[in-house]
Amino acid sequence: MKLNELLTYLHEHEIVTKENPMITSIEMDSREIKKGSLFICINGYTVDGHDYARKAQESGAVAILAERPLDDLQIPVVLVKDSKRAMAVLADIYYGQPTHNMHLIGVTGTNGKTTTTHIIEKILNEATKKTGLIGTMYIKIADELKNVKNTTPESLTLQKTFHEMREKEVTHAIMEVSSHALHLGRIHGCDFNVAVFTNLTQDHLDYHKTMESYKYAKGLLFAQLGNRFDHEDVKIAVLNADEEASEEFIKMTAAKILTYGIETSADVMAKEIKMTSKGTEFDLFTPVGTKKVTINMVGKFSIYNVLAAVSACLASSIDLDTIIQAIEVMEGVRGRFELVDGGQDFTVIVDYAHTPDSLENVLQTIKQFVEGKIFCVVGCGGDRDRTKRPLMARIATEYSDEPIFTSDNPRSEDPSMILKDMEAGVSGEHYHLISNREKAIHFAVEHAKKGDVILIAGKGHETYQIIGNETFDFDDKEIALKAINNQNK
Ligand SMILES: CC(=O)N[C@H]1[C@@H](OP(=O)(O)OP(=O)(O)OC[C@H]2O[C@@H](n3ccc(=O)[nH]c3=O)[C@H](O)[C@@H]2O)O[C@H](CO)[C@@H](O)[C@@H]1O[C@H](C)C(=O)N[C@@H](C)C(=O)N[C@H](CCC(=O)O)C(=O)O
Ligand SMILES: Nc1ncnc2c1ncn2[C@@H]1O[C@H](COP(=O)(O)OP(=O)(O)OP(=O)(O)O)[C@@H](O)[C@H]1O
Ligand SMILES: N[C@H](CCC[C@H](N)C(=O)O)C(=O)O
Ligand SMILES: [Mg+2]
Repeated sequence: MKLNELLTYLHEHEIVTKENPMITSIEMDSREIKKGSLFICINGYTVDGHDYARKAQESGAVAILAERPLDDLQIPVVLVKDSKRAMAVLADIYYGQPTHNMHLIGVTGTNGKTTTTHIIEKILNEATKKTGLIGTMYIKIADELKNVKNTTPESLTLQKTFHEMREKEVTHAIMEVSSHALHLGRIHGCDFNVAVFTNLTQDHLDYHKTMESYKYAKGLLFAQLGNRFDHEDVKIAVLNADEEASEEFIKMTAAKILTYGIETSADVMAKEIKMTSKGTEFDLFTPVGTKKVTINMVGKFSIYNVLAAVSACLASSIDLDTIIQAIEVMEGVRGRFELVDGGQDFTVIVDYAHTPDSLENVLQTIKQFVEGKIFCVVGCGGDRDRTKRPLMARIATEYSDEPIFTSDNPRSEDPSMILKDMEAGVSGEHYHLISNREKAIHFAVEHAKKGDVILIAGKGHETYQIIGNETFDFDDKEIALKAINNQNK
């Protein structure tokens, strides 16, 4: 595509020369530049992309998009007010507006996004739809997996991914939409058909500062869900009726509303819930019929995720029988309430609970079936919301018998200072402090007896521990199995 053709889509820009090169790729990272690239300069949190414009030119860039004039460049420079906003427009156009031709489902909320997107994927696959998935664990295009750095990548990667999905004949894409992505405009250009809300509880206050602005960021997904009434392309907001914020999201969107819930009357509901340690049975009420279902996942929070996924799929015209077939065989998601079985006579669970609410939910669920003591190995991430640390520690001491505070990706922070923040929430309580996570897991396994449950919280599917600038291999499940095997010797 020629530069000028691309620029016709930018409402406000200035161009410094009359050259009109052919653009063969768009990049925001100078290290990715190829001959023919347009380089977009982003002023980031760590460095300023404008400082890499020269390097981009040397690597073969044929044009630059920037927010300020740049000296000593021989290639055309397009000036815009906001290069991130411009990037979203150009990415969408360059990749042929891929989301206009696919069914796109976005899932937002503090907890349950990864789980809910995977349940939706399972149902859509059961309905023989070819799917793509974007989220915390990976980008998945049919069966092919790619590593990701962010839960919701920036607009350029997003549109490129959707384009690739289209090329591989994906018809249905499901994505997690983080509050950061909403606030930073990463999803500008994404034409969602269905937007799903799981819940809103405390997290990420380092970034959003207040719960009000965190909620506002989540609401943007619904505000951006189209604003016209097209009977052939009805947009649907799937909202949790048991969450207060849903009332506000209803006001923020012109889309059709489909609600789900357990407590408050809703379109899709679970009633007569019966739980065991291995699964859950309930009556599923929907606008197209009522069925008794049994799922392999446990905990009230899992029912919410299933209800959200069922509603999203009903909103996507999937029939109820297919939906039920899929949810009844679904085994859960890696690192989410995942049982670790090394032949031991106590239960070990690896779970991604890294917020106060998720930790409380998971521990409450364990309390319903534990026969002995609960051990809870938990830490809090460095360079993340500090205010959740004492709350998570408090919850661990409240619901478990042997809380073991440890490290979870301390990043640039001193692990002992993170532990101090946790301890501030639990003065006078009984707990253990074992900063080394491997030792903490071993300690729990060595002390657990028949009928006890060990919850290893916070890292779920993660296979690393970030300490300082270094990333070390670390897998909670693997370490737990090693510890169990040691005990068996
Ligand atoms: C705070 C934040 O969102 N940061 C994101 C941001 O990084 P940044 O602003 O530091 O980027 P930077 O390093 O300053 O670079 C600025 C520009 O210079 C360019 N550059 C840089 C170096 C170079 O040699 N050449 C070059 O061209 C970069 O490509 C970039 O365009 O842009 C990066 C590229 O898109 C993101 O990966 C990065 O996310 C970081 C890793 C992050 O931790 N983000 C978290 C806060 C986040 O977004 N989390 C949410 C929610 C998670 C959840 O709850 O599930 C998420 O969606 O992941
Ligand atoms: N609906 C829910 N409500 C509360 N807690 C939940 C819910 N679903 C899952 N959890 C808990 O939250 C943890 C994370 O779940 P999941 O990975 O699905 O959430 P997420 O929203 O994708 O998180 P992230 O923002 O880190 O990507 C789970 O391991 C579980 O402990
Ligand atoms: N998406 C979340 C994941 C947290 C996982 C936990 N293990 C940590 O590192 O804090 C975040 O970046 O806040
Ligand atoms: Mg996630």
